[in-house]
Amino acid sequence: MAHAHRTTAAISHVFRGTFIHSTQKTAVQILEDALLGVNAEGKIAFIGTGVDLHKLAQAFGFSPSEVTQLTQHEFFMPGMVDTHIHASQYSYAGTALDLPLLQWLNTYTFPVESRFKDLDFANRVYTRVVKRTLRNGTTTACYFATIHSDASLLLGQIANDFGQRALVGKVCMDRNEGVKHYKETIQESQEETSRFIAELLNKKYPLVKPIVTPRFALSCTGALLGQLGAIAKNNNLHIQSHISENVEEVNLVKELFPESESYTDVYHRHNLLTDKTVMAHGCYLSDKELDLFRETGASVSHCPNSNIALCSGLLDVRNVLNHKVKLGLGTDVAGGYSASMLDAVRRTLDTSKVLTIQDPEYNTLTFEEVFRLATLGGSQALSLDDQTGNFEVGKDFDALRVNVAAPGAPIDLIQCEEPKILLEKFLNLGDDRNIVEVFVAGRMVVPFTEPVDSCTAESKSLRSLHLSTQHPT
Ligand SMILES: Nc1nc2[nH]cnc2c(=O)[nH]1
Ligand SMILES: [Zn+2]
Repeated sequence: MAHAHRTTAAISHVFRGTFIHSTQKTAVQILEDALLGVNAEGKIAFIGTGVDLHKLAQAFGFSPSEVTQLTQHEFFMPGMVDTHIHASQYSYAGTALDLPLLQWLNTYTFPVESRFKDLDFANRVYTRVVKRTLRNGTTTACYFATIHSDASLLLGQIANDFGQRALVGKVCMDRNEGVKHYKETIQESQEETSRFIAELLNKKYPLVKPIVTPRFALSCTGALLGQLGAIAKNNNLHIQSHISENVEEVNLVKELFPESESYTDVYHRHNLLTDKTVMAHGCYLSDKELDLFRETGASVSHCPNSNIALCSGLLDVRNVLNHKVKLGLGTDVAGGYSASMLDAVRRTLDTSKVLTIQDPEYNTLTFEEVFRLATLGGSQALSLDDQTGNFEVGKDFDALRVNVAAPGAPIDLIQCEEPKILLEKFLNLGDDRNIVEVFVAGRMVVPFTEPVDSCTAESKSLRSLHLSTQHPT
């Protein structure tokens, strides 16, 4: 019998074919010849099997001729959740990877982030990062912006315009010894955070919400951390930051907050660990700190590309999962050089294998588990699993239509393969050319309705210039 959701909303799409997703019990569940209906609100209205087509068509009031049939090498999977990405660092992704964290921040990151006072620059970078991540299958992104509220609001607008689900954080920092002009006073930080939250909520974007964002303990005074904890609590908001990424950072936090028992305790004392908190990295968290994550419901964003690129460390994901701490994957652009969650999947597996090389007894993550971390796990880490993360009736339809044999894509299929092999090939070898369509809350957001790169005023004027030189009138 089909799973169905009693609702008055009409059915707007029905798809038939292979669906692959995760559940709490099963890392990879494969539904072959499934029928999935999406209603006008973008929610999954039913999931059944092909043999029930006529019954479902009657029950839900759609015509069997309107059903979209997937081809043999295609499947649907849930959209991926990037639990940690710095939209403001996208312009230099793929460069500047020759320094450890604290020098990297001072040398590359803070000077670039300070440019986001300029809204034209912000518009150019933010448009590109939203489009690039969507095209690569990130249907939900948890973004760091910069200290600038107006540019951060613009990031929210761009995510909304392109139809990406997003949490957007205006960065807070009232301490910066390295680049003295890139910081706020505690009062600015608190007032601008309140304004950012109020203005973003006031837009009523259905899929874009604010997230309280102290950069990390080293760039905030205890007083600011406490105010941000209070703001999050009073408005029941999400919280994000960084924790225990790099050894030098961990040591400096000990010096700066001598009253705290641990790095985790610094955040905990300031009411920043909640079941809507996501902390990036966590490479050096102790078992006791992981217990505190578990008790408070806070989650970890694992950013393996960044951890390797900045020589920060190797997170023992198995140990985090054994502590029953929620964990998702993040690209951490631009500490991580790739904006693609497929890269995060691969680096997660690589890191787990490196830990296995170091200790052959290590319980290596499987590709099935990592698939779950990239989808359902990410949605849980962001406490958005009531809305997204898998194909459960009543959740929003956030999905990737994957064609493993898409023309021009990097995978050669020599023979017919079963769905699990198709998934494994896609995760290890695929790229955006295999992601033929992306849906967020039932809306097709990729392919873009406008041609790629045509939406900024800059490229529009470039294009008309180009046309006028080619076709003089
Ligand atoms: N990777 C990374 N770690 C941080 N810690 C504080 N700020 C940052 C940042 O921008 N990137
Ligand atoms: Zn980060």
